[in-house]
This record gives sequence, C-alpha cells and structure tokens, in this order.
Amino acid sequence: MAVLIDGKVISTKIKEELKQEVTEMKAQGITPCLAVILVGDDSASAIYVRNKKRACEYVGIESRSYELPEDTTQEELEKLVTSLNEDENVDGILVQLPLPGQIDEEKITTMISPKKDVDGFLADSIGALCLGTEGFRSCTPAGVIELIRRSGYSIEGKECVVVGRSNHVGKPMALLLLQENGTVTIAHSRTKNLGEITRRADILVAAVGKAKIIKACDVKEGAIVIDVGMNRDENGKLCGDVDFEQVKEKAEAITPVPGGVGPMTIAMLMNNCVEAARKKRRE
Ligand SMILES: NC(=O)C1=CN([C@@H]2O[C@H](COP(=O)(O)OP(=O)(O)OC[C@H]3O[C@@H](n4cnc5c(N)ncnc54)[C@H](OP(=O)(O)O)[C@@H]3O)[C@@H](O)[C@H]2O)C=CC1
Ligand SMILES: Nc1nc(=O)c2c([nH]1)NC[C@@H]1CN(c3ccc(C(=O)N[C@@H](CCC(=O)O)C(=O)O)cc3)C=[N+]21
Repeated sequence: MAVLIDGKVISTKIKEELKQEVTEMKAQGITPCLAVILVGDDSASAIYVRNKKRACEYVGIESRSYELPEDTTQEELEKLVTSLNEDENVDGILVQLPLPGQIDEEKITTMISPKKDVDGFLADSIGALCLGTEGFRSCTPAGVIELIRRSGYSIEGKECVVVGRSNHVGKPMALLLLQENGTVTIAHSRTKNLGEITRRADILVAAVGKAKIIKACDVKEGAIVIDVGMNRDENGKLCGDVDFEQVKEKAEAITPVPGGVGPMTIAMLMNNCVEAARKKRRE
C-alpha cells in the first residue's frame, strides 16, 4: 500500500510560510495584490476562483475579482487587462481559462504584462523555465515539484515520464523535472505503446484529462505517481487520470484527487504573487 502524498497538508505548510513573509512585507507597507478575471459562469471555474480568494485571505494577499458576464466582448476584456497592467497596486493578473468562444484567448493572455504573469503561462515565463533563468514557474508543475521534494523524494537521475504535453501543464512539467536533473520522457496522444513507456517511470506524472486512464499495469512497482487530472467519473464524482484504487497497491507513493495537486496549484499561485510583489520592491 502506497504512501499517500497529501497536497492539502503540504499546501497549507507553504501558505503558512507565505503568510509570515506577507506579514513582514506588510510591516514595510507592501501588500501583494492578485486580480482574477472570470468570464461567464462555468461552475468548475467558479470553484477555483473561490478557492483562490480563500487562499489570498489566508496568506494576507489582497484579492480583487472581476466576474464578467458570458457575453463580454473582446474589447471590454482588453480594456480591463490594460487597466490592470497599468495599475501599480496590482502585482498579479490571472485570467481564468477557458474563455468563451467570442474571445480571442491567445490575444488576451499574451496582453498580460510579463511582470504580472503569476500563472507562468506567457512565452517569457516558459522561456525562462527553458533557459533556467529567473521567471514565474507555472503553478501546477511547480506544485508537483514541491509535492515530490517536500515528501522527501529526490528527482535527480530518476526516470520521469510525463503523460500530456499541453502548454500549461505537460510541457512546463517536463522542463521543471529536467531542471531537477530527472531523465525526462514526454508521452502524448500519438505515443505508441504508452504502457511500455509509463512502466519505465520512477516518477510518473499524469496530465491527460481522461478519467482513470492510468491502470496498475501501466505503473512500475515502487513508482511515485502524481495525478494532475481533474475529471468526473461515471457517477459525476471528481477523479484523476490515475485509477487510484488499483495503482495505490503498486506505487511507492501516490497523490489523491481531490487533495493532491489541486491545492498545490493554488499555493504556488500565492507564491508567485508574493514573488511579484517582492520583485517590484527591488525595482
Ligand atoms: N490540478 C490542477 O491544478 C490542474 C488540473 N488540470 C487537469 O489536468 C488535466 C490535463 O490538463 P491540460 O494539460 O490542460 O489538458 P489538455 O487537454 O490541454 O492536454 C491533454 C494532453 O494529454 C494528451 N492525451 C490525451 N489523450 C491521451 C491518451 N489517450 N494518451 C496519452 N496522452 C493523451 C494530449 O495529447 P495531444 O497533445 O497529442 O493532444 C495532451 O497533450 C485535465 O484533467 C485538467 O482538468 C489542469 C490544470 C490544473
Ligand atoms: N488561468 C488559469 N490558471 C489556472 O491555474 C487554471 C485555469 N486558468 N483554469 C482551470 C485550471 C484548473 N485549476 C485548478 C486549480 C485548483 C484546483 C483545486 O483546488 N482542487 C482541489 C479542490 C477541487 C474540488 O473540490 O472541486 C483539489 O483537487 O483538492 C483544481 C484545479 C487551475 N486552472
């Protein structure tokens, strides 16, 4: 039976550390501020926005939310992003994805000032990850690294397999594991013999978006299994990409869904906001 990697406990620890730092910043007259934009009333997105607000309150970050109607125009959204870019009190801007169809998502996200890209989604941030220079680390992949590290496992020299190659999760995940000196393979929907590849992994990260696609037969005995997926199962219950009940019998350590990577994403978002405010102070 695998060790359960508890994202709730680890994320709370990180938020406590940040809270202390923010208390010190506040004593010097600096309050980090995050602006979150939500367009439409996608219920899943609303949950994340609520969780972010709560985390901001806990850490002491000022949070501003902009909840815009589903029929918001490109022009209205661009105006809001521009005003937040120019607002010196705002340290981080997060535009909740996906955006409704009438909005050019690429145009909106690339408008965000790189200094305020707390999601770590912009080319500047991903480029910095790739070159190993200073920049915002994408929250979910950075959260996965912290989960592994703080659970006492090392990445150096390990066979790491990331299933998924999206710009927001899979690709930055692979780059961060590489930076930690892992030997990294990226698998995706065109990968042949996926099971053969995942069975090589000492550290397996699933970021596919398909409920319970990773079965016990896809996992090496003693592997560390990190489940990024957020799906609904046949009963509408939240579940990951990993078949937890099967895989927990074979893995050395495993993250649950919920209570694994999700809370870490939020903790790392808080971390990026504090970092943005810290950088501004140094300018
Ligand atoms: N916990 C958290 O904080 C977060 C969770 N998520 C969740 O993580 C999951 C992945 O998100 P995201 O990366 O944005 O999703 P995307 O849909 O953008 O990417 C999915 C990736 O999985 C690959 N893929 C799809 N089907 C298969 C398959 N059968 N075998 C192998 N690879 C496959 C795709 O390959 P190809 O490129 O070839 O199409 C693609 O690269 C989702 O469940 C999402 O909800 C996302 C963000 C944060
Ligand atoms: N610009 C942008 N940045 C994002 O980071 C972003 C986004 N858009 N769009 C959607 C995805 C998804 N995402 C999650 C964040 C937290 C949880 C989370 O807190 N999950 C908890 C609770 C889940 C629940 O109870 O519903 C858990 O897994 O335990 C999940 C998913 C961020 N995303």
